[in-house]
Amino acid sequence: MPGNVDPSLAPGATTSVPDPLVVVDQVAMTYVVRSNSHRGSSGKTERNRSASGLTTTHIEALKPLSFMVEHGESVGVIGTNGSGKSTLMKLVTGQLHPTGGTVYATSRPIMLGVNAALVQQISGQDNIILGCLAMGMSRAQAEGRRQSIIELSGLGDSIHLPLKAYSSGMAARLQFAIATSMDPEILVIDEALNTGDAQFRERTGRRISELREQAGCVFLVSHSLGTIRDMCTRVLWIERGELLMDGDPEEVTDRYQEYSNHLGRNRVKGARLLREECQRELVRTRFSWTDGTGRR
Ligand SMILES: Nc1ncnc2c1ncn2[C@@H]1O[C@H](COP(=O)(O)OP(=O)(O)OP(=O)(O)O)[C@@H](O)[C@H]1O
Repeated sequence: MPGNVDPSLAPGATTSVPDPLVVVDQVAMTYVVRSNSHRGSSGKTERNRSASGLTTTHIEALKPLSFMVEHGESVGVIGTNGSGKSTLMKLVTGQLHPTGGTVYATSRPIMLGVNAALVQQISGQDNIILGCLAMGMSRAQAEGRRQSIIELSGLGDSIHLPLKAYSSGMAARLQFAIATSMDPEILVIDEALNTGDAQFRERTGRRISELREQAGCVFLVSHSLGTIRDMCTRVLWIERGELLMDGDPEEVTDRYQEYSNHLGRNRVKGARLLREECQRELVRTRFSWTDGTGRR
């Protein structure tokens, strides 16, 4: 279980929703980066220079935010580049520890992305076993899944070649097939839909639909508003590390499109006013815990 994700979501927690799978409670993330850069502070970053000449930069990637996701929801996550979407997903899956707040999940959330690590020197089929073990399967479970992963990858006899002989598209197919072999209850998809060629995209699209049907809930991070509208029942809009909207896909993507249009036409004031309007309108989630653990 990832360190910051508490699987024991308390049954005694007071919520207005009956079947929560993920609770993000006042979660915040500030990265600390040390470098010998001499540039000054700006925006959401703060820099301090030490006696050794090293500069410490604090990047506030996410301000405290809270939400809850219940069984059956497909949650889209949108926002401009660098707004904090991937950071939020890494916090949900436990790849990162938040600098504030806590993520609670009823089971281990699995990230389906294009960046699962593969080992270059060993064959595709040995990578399947390693990948499955790394995702928490037993050796027997990994062996049991091997054939279906080979079939989904569509790599044929190339599965016996070492990874270093694969093209990047072939490696991406294998990564996708390994990553989707889990049938997780809580699934996080980070832009994985754009992997591979047209034929493989069709196959991945089908597999993702299957996974969405089986999963308890799905998070989907994408810059494609069409994909978000087609696949999601709810959308979170994160901008400059802040949750700006949480609601109906049409409504949130329309507002986001309006914001992007302002930015695209360099209408900085229009974009700022829209952000401020969303901040005022957002109904912020607050949790009160009544299970005696002292959590609030
Ligand atoms: N490992 C890291 N170390 C330091 N800063 C980071 C790190 N990862 C992300 N950041 C910073 O955190 C902020 C949010 O980044 P994040 O990757 O979460 O954004 P994003 O919304 O997923 O962006 P994109 O749409 O471009 O993928 C950015 O300012 C980024 O520079």
